[in-house]
Amino acid sequence: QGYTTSVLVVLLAVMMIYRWHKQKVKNLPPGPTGVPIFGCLPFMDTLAELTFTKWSKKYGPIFTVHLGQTRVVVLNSYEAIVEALINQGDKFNGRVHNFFTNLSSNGHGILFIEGEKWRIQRKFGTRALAGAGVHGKTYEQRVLEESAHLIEVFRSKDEKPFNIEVIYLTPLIFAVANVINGIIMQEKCEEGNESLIKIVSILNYTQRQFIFVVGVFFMLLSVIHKNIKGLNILILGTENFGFIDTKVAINQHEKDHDAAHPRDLVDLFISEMQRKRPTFEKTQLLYFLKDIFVAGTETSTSTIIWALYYLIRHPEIQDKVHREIDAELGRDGKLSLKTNLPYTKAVLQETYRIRTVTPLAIPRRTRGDVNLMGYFIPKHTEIISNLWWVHNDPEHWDEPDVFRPERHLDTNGNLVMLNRVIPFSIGPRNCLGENLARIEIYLFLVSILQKFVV
Ligand code: HEM
Repeated sequence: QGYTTSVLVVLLAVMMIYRWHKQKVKNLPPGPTGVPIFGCLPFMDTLAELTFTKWSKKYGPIFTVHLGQTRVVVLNSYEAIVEALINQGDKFNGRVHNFFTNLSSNGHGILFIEGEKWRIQRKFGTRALAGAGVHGKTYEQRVLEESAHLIEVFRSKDEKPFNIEVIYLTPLIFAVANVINGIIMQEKCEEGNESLIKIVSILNYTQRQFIFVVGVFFMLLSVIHKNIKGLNILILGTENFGFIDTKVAINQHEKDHDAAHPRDLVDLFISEMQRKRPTFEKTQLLYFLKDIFVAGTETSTSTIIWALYYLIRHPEIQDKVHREIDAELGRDGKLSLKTNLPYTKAVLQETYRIRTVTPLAIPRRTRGDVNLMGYFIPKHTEIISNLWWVHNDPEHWDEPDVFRPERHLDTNGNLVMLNRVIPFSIGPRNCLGENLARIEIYLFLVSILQKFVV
């Protein structure tokens, strides 16, 4: 038995060395050496952005790591990210294929698809989310409606303290979810629905864990995580998010469909299906809806909560925000996107910077062989952009750990949108919902602060 084991171990080692040689590529960015099978995974912090930053100090702003069996090139500076995602954007706009992404997308949706299908669906998504041709409420109206309800819920708490951690602040989760749902399919989430809360808590959990990026531990995660039901909805559930029966909603849309008067994204999609445009079919629609929902709910909710957190921690900053809102709007004034609140906007820019909710963005994959800043990166290499470091590099941010909204204001108090604040990533495959996210986060936050001191 001992002999057989030794032979197996030697065989395995020979296979690994053969693979390693085969994979060796000339002029790859340098990087740490890992161990067989697991690569550099055993040496990683749970917050991978910190480990990447540590390695970057040794190997430079572009380096290679092996995470399990996957070769990954990490972009650890603003310049490297701009060069790859903007200047060579078309070569870096693929997505990773692994167990998790295959299970989650099945070749559909928007988050994990690539090539011509992605190009067509992205163009459609951009148009649909901008509300092009849609007869319905504006983003502004939707958010203000939801925030009016949210304020009532907060009022009903009679100024008693309550937990503002994401999973406990369920009225906010529902308000954010209802804005997105209204835009995509006009359905409202049933208040208090457990499944929605589970999905958001899982997204919150996975985004904090590097497991999300690696994907290979997904099975393990599903076993150990308590919310198995929510996890299944997140990964597999397209027909029913657990809180809205998407299939029923689509069927109803098909019955009521009036191409001349589209009400939402689903109506626009059905029009494309009726025109028989390639890639527009029902399964794609189901996954598309799921992806928009998954990408847009937890991220926006968390950002609003982080902004509240920093205002609670810094009463002097909150005071300034209240003074600005009082001067511009008063307690009962009608908030709109035109309301000019540069200091409050600077608070949000600083929140985006200091709490990068997607610190490593969503991994990309090279679509062909590429040369990047003197290095060679082969086709199908996974690419991770460390947005967190861009927002925390002390060479560009004085005392990056300090929450200081003034960084985003000029000497006249006007808002300055600094290039180095990139929470939504950059280039042709950046966040599809950036515009919606910025609008809703701003309007929800101001609505709350107009009425309450937190
Ligand atoms: C604070 C809020 C948000 C943040 C920080 C955020 C951030 C991001 C980031 C970093 C990416 C990856 C982009 C890349 O690969 O370079 C992304 C992709 C995406 N986001 Fe967001 N997002 C937010 C809100 C939203 C909202 C509200 C929606 C939908 C309405 C949305 C929809 C998407 C979609 C569909 C993608 C995939 C785009 C593609 O692959 O073509 N996001 N987001």
